[in-house]
Formats: sequence, structure tokens, C-alpha cells
Amino acid sequence: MTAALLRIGTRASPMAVSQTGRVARELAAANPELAAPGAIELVKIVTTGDQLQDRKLSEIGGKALFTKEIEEALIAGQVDMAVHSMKDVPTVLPPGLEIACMLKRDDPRDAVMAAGCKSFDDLPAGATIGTSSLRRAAQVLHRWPQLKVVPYRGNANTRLRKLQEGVVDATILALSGLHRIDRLDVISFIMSVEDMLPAVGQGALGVEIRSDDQRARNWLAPLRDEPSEICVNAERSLLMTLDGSCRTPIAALAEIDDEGELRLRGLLAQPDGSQLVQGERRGKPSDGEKLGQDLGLELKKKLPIMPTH
Ligand SMILES: NCc1[nH]cc(CCC(=O)O)c1CC(=O)O
Repeated sequence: MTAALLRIGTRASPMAVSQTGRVARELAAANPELAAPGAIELVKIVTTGDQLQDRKLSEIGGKALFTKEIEEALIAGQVDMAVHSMKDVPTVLPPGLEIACMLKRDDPRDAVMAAGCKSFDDLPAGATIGTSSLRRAAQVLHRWPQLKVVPYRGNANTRLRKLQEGVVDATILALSGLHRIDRLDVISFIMSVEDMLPAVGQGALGVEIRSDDQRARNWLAPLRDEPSEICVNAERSLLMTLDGSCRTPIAALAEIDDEGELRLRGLLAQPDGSQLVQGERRGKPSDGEKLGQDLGLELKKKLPIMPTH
């Protein structure tokens, strides 16, 4: 057997394998040398975040846990690309690595699974929402203070099974993720971004490479979607300015409208939803990162008592 031309590292969950499959297919379609059978190999890597299913992420060190082992394999040359949900990628990358490509973003909204409900207004007081996302918890509790949020982990399939078993009354997952595992059928309703501002990078896939790997960069060039990159980078710039750890509920969404103007919305909250501040910036897409910084500073001023790290 001849060695693969390109090895792509991925988390082993069904969602991660599905999104890495999309990248592999698009790479093969755009680069004839990668279209031959066996030219691309998927390498599944179990991350610390995947192993620690039972503990709250915010207690065990945050989201780098989902990328660390894959980045180590990339640095060691065991794989040449790593496919990530941009939502899981920390704002600062290890030296020598870069996100060389973001694909066209999927719908960034969140979806709710809650039998027979079309809105959180339909749930009785005291109903339990299973989520370990501080961002989702803070926004739910702020807007529907009569509901209860309980910690909830596991991959998407596990969470859907626990919901079926009645462990909670409702749960919230990213629409894009449900699409990737072909489970749009379970959705009760999709949340507007006014009700639930998404996480930074939600719905976008990014591909990380070694900065000195020009071959990998060239293969990825045709897959890049510039508007998605501009929007996600504006959101990440806001996140960086807020020094967001996993202990701070932060949400942001950048979009480019029909006139070509960038609109960035941001939100910062207390984990219990007691305080929630929001802001918005509009400007040229080329100023996206500056708009992110500006809005980050404004939100910090509006909510000075940041949760302690
Ligand atoms: N935290 C895990 C994670 N990382 C990315 C997604 C969804 C897919 C995406 O945002 O691209 C999910 C699951 C979820 O939040 O429902």
C-alpha cells in the first residue's frame, strides 16, 4: 500500500468525522492529485475533551482540550491538516501553526429540542434545559428566568439520547452540527439570533496547517471563503479583546449584508443571566478585526464585573 499524499487529523466523534469528510471531498474535487483513491487519509484522534465527558468543561481547562492532541500530531508531522469547528479553536494558536482556510459558513444559529414546543415560552416554570454552555445558559436564564439550566455533556448523539430518556425537558445544539450528523429531524424550533446570539465561529469550519507547509496551503486555497473568514475573524478579535475563557458567557455574530457592509453583534453576560450587555458595530469588512476590538472594549466597560478566571 502506498502512503497517502495527505493525512488529515480529526476528532473521532460522528460530527467531526462528517465535517472532515466534507473537507476531504472538497480538497479532492479542487486538486486532481488528491482525487486518486487513497490519496487522502483521515486520522482519528481522541482528545482530552472527548475523554472527560462527565465533567464540566469550564472546570477542566476550557476548549483547548478539543484541539490540543490534534495540534500535537500536526506539529509532530503525523498529520498535515487538522479540521476544526472554528468555535472550538482558541484565539491564540501554538507557534508554527495557522488556520490556512475557513470554508463557507453554515447557518450559525442554535436549535432547541423540546417535545411539543415552538418556543421556550411554551415550557412550564421549572422546566430543565440541559446545557453546559455558559453562553446558552446565560441567555436562556436572562430571557426565561422561570426555566432551570442543568449541566449536560456528551457528544450530540449522547445528548439526544439523554433527552429521549427524560433526563431533561429540553436541550440546545448548534443547527450546523445537527445537520452534519443528519439529525435535523429532532429539532423542535430554531432560535433567532436575537433570542440566542451564537458562539464565536459557530457554524464555520477551519483547517489548520503548519505555517511552513506551502503545499498544504496551496491545496486549501480553492476551498477558502473570504466573507466567512472576515466574519469569523471579526468575532475572534472581539473574543480576544475580552480575553474570553470558558468561564465567561460571550457570544458574537458578524454578517455581511447585501450592501457589503459588515455588521458585528456581541454579547457578554454573567453566567446566571442576572446581567447581560449587548452591542453592535457596522463598518467595512476590511475593518472587521478593528470593529471586533472596539466592540469588545465597549462590552467590557458595560459589564465591568467580569466573572473571575
Ligand atoms: N462544543 C462542541 C461543538 N463544536 C462545534 C459544534 C457545532 C458545530 C459548529 O458550530 O460548527 C459543537 C456542538 C454544539 O455546540 O452543538
